[in-house]
Amino acid sequence: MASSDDLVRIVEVIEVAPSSNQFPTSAAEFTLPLTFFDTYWFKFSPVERLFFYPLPADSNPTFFNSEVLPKLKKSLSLTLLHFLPLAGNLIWPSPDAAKAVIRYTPNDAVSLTVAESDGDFNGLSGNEIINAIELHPLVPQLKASHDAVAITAIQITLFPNKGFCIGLTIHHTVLDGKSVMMFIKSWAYICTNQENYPLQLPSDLAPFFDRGVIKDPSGLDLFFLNQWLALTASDPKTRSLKVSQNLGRVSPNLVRTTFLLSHDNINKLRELVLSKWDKKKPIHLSTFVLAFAYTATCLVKARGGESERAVFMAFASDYRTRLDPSVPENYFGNCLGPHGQCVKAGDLMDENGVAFGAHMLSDEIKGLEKGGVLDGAKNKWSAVLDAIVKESGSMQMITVAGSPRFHVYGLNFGWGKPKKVEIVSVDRTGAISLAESRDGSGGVEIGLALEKHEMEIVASLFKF
Ligand SMILES: CC(C)(COP(=O)(O)OP(=O)(O)OC[C@H]1O[C@@H](n2cnc3c(N)ncnc32)[C@H](O)[C@@H]1OP(=O)(O)O)[C@@H](O)C(=O)NCCC(=O)NCCSC(=O)CC(=O)O
Repeated sequence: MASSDDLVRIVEVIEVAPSSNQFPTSAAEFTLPLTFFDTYWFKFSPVERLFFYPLPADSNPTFFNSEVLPKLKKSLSLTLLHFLPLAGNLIWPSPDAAKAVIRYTPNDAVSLTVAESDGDFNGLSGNEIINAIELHPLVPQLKASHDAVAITAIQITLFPNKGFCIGLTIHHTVLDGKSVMMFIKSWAYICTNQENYPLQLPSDLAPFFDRGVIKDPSGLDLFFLNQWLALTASDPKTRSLKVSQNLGRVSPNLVRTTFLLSHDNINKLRELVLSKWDKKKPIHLSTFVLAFAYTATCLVKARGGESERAVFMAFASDYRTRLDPSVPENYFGNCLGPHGQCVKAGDLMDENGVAFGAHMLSDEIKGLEKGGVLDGAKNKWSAVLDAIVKESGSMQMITVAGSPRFHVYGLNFGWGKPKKVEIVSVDRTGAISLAESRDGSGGVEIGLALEKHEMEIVASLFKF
């Protein structure tokens, strides 16, 4: 049988520069400093997203090459003009500099791989269980050396007569999920409107780059960076900008699939939790909380083992509106705070497990309403980072990537909305990925990558 790599042929690898007559061969060089929101993710695995698009049913065989690909390339170049740092690199400005920086010049470019696949488009973009590695040839790699690492890589893969897939790999030290979505939504917006160029981006997509809005009086930036560097202190390449190998392994036996929780399922879960709740105390039972708590109970049961064993449930929240003073909603970079608690597996395994998980998550989210979100950040954030980085066999980490709020299924480049979106990197991080349900009915999609035997148990539990 052909391996998944054999099914994908690279057609070309090109460099797409920000479209510009403004700076033909400018020698200008710009830098953005890393804030503590960035250094927190310093060696974290890049986030890899795939968007699968069917080709229009009535399109002719040359439609992709004559219409789709040229428009995607041109609009990418136009979009990068608004997002210059994405074409840049993370570098150390000098060998002994305390902090790395994002460096970009108008002559930088993003690597775009164009490929063609004989793989099964419908299978790869469906909700059946597949081998996790089958998606890997669709994911572009960031160019990385010890001294510099690219921030963005893009791959567009054609499945002839079926569809195409846009793969996007982004360095987590530079962007959070909201910023990635701002970029890709802008690309889709410009792609569908490129005849009208030059055009302004809508205000919610126009990026705000000024790092001055992130205040850091206690030096959290170096504190988190040094924590990462200490992890590799015995390595002569401690300051290597390659991502951590410890956070980047994929088991060959992983399978992945997507589970759906409908709006009705969510409501049932809400009723279940409320029936076990002291109604006098307010509780935050959003789709996010219920989907995360429910999935966590399935994952813990699938892992089995002692009820006393430790489970760490963690998630990131968007701090743009939660800081005092707040930062603009269109701040482009990282602005996430990590939250999490260590609990006992047994508490999630028993019949009140969903209610237990939901209460824990509700407490964390309600804590954000009180303000002072950075109080105690050094210790609280370090505890989450420690759990993520030092995850051992005995502690089960359950984290979340993506969000039901990102409206990923609204991403239309001009040929319809995606058939499927995936966060491939969850097979490195072990996170569950969340997205709003494709049909817009208020449900949620939950992407998982697990060992096959665990996936089978989760599939048997994920029933309503
Ligand atoms: C802390 C939270 C996770 C908690 O989420 P909740 O949904 O519980 O709570 P909430 O107060 O934000 O929302 C409560 C209700 O209002 C709705 N709501 C609020 N704001 C909304 C918005 N902007 N768009 C759409 N819906 C919105 C929610 O759907 C929910 O309704 P309902 O009850 O119907 O649900 C969230 O506030 C948050 O910060 N989300 C962003 C997380 C994030 O950025 N993750 C990406 C990490 S980076 C990453 O993972 C990598 C990557 O993605 O690239």
